[in-house]
Amino acid sequence: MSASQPHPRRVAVVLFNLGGPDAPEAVRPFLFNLFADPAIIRLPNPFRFLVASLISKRRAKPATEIYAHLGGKSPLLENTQAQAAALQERLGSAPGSGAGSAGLDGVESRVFVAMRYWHPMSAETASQVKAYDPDLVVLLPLYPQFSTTTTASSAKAWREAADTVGLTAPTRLLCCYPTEAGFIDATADRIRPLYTAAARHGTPRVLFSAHGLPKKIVASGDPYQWQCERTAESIAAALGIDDLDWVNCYQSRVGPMEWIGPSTDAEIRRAGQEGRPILVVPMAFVSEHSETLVEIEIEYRHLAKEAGVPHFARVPTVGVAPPFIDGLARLVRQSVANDRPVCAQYGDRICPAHFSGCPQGRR
Ligand SMILES: C=CC1=C(C)c2cc3[nH]c(cc4nc(cc5[nH]c(cc1n2)c(C)c5CCC(=O)O)C(CCC(=O)O)=C4C)c(C)c3C=C
Ligand SMILES: [Fe+2]
Ligand SMILES: [Fe+2]
Repeated sequence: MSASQPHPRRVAVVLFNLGGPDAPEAVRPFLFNLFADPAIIRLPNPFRFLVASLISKRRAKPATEIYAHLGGKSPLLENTQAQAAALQERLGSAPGSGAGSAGLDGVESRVFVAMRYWHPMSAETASQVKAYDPDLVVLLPLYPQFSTTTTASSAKAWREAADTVGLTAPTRLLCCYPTEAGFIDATADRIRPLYTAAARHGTPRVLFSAHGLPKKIVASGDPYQWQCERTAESIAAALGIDDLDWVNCYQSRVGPMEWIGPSTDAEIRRAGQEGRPILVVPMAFVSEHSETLVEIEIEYRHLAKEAGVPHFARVPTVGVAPPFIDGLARLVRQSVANDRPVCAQYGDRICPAHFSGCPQGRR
């Protein structure tokens, strides 16, 4: 808050995530919500709604098969709620109750979850936040790297929902944290024991695998790929392994458009040809869901076997690892303490996300 504004007494922290179907019947409407988002399908209506109807109908069957491996639903909400509880514990709910230095001094806080494409969506969460009556709202995406398709889309949906319910408290968005120390250390901690095991089968190659994006979106200024590259470099450096062999790659391609590469499956095949053990590190996801538990654990493991990869390991996501949650708590504390419209990750320097309109700052 600036000198002219009182220090906040009650802060609502809203965790953004994508959301996932909570039952087989929810798969198609979840997909419709995703493809009807103008940040994903960049067409005017009524064409976008038409396309969303067609694609969600076509994609529903393979997607339902994916979620069938997970008991017919996505575990993303439970995992996000566990992260919300861990962050709440770290921040403390009452003034002075936070764990150690991560607490919000003299400030009461409550952590909420808002999903973009399935429940609880922004409208539901914004009503709960309004009832809590905070004097500051901090929006914290569970996407370390900024993309117009994720963080910006969630921020826009939030703003619309907040306006609809008349939530007028000042709001700050933590745009991105691709190289935040807690996130990087927690990921490196997850990799180390699996790297040691893989090294018994040859010199491992680490595949830093992120959700892909259509090339057109990156060409129009989305900083996601650039930030993913910074994340991979930072984790590789934190591992401190001499001559570490690593590569950046992209998974989860959908539809006929050209996507950024190299693709994770191409990298798995290359490792097979070269007889190299691999570790797949999901560096743009911070909890487990279909893309990690099915695409990496089942589909890529199978592909690796077929391709002749001598050893395959999926590195778990950071989840509620204390260094990661501490890092999130630090970001929230900085945001509460500092009302300038600067970037969570880059401080006073301009964040690359600002080139594509990172909506960091106050409303
Ligand atoms: C054109 C389509 C898509 C873009 C662009 C896209 C970007 C994007 N998505 C995530 C994170 C997640 N996506 C998840 C599932 C998912 N994503 C798409 C499509 C696009 N995503 C679809 C169709 C689906 C559903 C599953 C499927 O049909 O394959 C998920 C998992 C949800 C869950 O299982 O709970 C996440 C997480 C990021 C980070 C991103 C761009 C940066
Ligand atoms: Fe996606
Ligand atoms: Fe930013």
